[in-house]
Amino acid sequence: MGTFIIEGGHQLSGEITPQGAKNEALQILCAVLLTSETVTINNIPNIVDVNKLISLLEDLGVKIQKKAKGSYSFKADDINLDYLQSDQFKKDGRGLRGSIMLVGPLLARFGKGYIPKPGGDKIGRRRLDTHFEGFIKLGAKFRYNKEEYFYGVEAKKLKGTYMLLDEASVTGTANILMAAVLAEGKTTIYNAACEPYLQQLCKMLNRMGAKISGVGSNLLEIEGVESLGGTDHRMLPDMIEIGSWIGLAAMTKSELTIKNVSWDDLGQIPTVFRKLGITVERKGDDIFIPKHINGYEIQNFIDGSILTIADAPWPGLTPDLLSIILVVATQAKGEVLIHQKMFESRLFFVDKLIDMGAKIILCDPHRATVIGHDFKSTLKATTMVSPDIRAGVSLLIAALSAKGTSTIHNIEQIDRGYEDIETRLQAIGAKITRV
Ligand SMILES: CC(=O)N[C@H]1[C@@H](OP(=O)(O)OP(=O)(O)OC[C@H]2O[C@@H](n3ccc(=O)[nH]c3=O)[C@H](O)[C@@H]2O)O[C@H](CO)[C@@H](O)[C@@H]1O
Ligand SMILES: C=C(OP(=O)(O)O)C(=O)O
Repeated sequence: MGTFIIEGGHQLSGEITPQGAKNEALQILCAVLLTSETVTINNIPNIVDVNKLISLLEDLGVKIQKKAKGSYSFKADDINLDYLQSDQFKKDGRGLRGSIMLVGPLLARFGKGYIPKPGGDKIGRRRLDTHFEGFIKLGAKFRYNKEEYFYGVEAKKLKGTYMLLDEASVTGTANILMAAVLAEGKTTIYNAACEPYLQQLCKMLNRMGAKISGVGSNLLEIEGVESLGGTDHRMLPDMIEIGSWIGLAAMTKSELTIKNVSWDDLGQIPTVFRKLGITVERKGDDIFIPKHINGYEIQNFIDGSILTIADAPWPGLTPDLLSIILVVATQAKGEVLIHQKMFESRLFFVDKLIDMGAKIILCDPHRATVIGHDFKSTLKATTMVSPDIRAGVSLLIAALSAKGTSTIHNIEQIDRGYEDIETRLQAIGAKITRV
């Protein structure tokens, strides 16, 4: 188990460049299976989850060449489908959430897709009904081996159809979309997820020869094609990382520039931090956070009632930022209700913040009320264990703002999604070491 030792209470300053987006990378990498031609992908983050997926692709027979830092080419012209039935795949396929999106492309191109119950954050139930209901609608036969937690779908040829998804699942939409591009005829996906990473996937598939319209909306129409060709693709910056650095700057009273954020793809993120009273300035495509010497004050709703910040499918606020917003609120002036609607086990990490002196009431598994200290009292350093990726970074931000030296164990959770985090934080003045 890896550990970070963090000496808190120091102001940071300078520039930080966000890595390529983890959740986009997981979709885009699976899409390389849809063609026998070369696909080159740039700005791939060097993080554990992405590297696990790349190595799964390699085990499947995809030829991979590293071109430069973060740039790889992929050629899926000789796929070893037997690997999908191997014990190795049953073990490795479980290692991350994103592996579920191997199923759609494999089903579409080779007539079968299998996957062990995928891993990812332990943040509550993470069902896969949307994915498999979609494949079944496209004509696939579904099997589930309960003993081995092993899912499978098979079909000689998928047939386009209309479907109304039971929920706007992000990976579910990507998976069904990747199956539908090679199906016979027209597929309509209503209640589709439509976040920028899915838009990126649609644009990439269209460059490969797919015919997808409605990109960016919750109604996707797909005219199936016989085959797809190669392309070049560049990943967007990671919006959750960008949000993490906004929160870090405010809570440590630091002046920070976050470079090349692709501002127009950030949706609600700048607005939500502004509701916490944080100044988020746009400078070209950078975000500038000035020093919040006098702290930041949470706005109430216009009728004077306490602000609620809740997640919702895009264009709502991503659930992956709520843990970070919660920790930043602990030093704001005022109160806020954080409502995590999607996941039921994601707020339990607040007990660590309460130990550090934060004023939080966990109302139920989905809601926490935070009463900010307005920097009148600092958080106290402590020893903690990172339960999931975003809670881990939230605890890291808390530790960097706290007085004294904190220890965070199980930082493998953080490494799943943040590239070389300690080096990048050290470069802006953070006192953090990995032991
Ligand atoms: C690898 C990857 O891309 N992971 C992201 C992806 O996970 P993932 O695709 O697994 O998440 P889903 O979008 O399927 O659903 C997330 C949760 O929200 C619930 N739900 C979803 C849609 C909806 O309209 N109503 C609803 O209640 C689901 O039941 C589930 O509990 O999207 C999540 C939601 O943005 C993010 O937290 C994950 O980081
Ligand atoms: C929940 C997350 O990831 P995953 O879906 O990969 O577990 C996340 O990135 O916050």
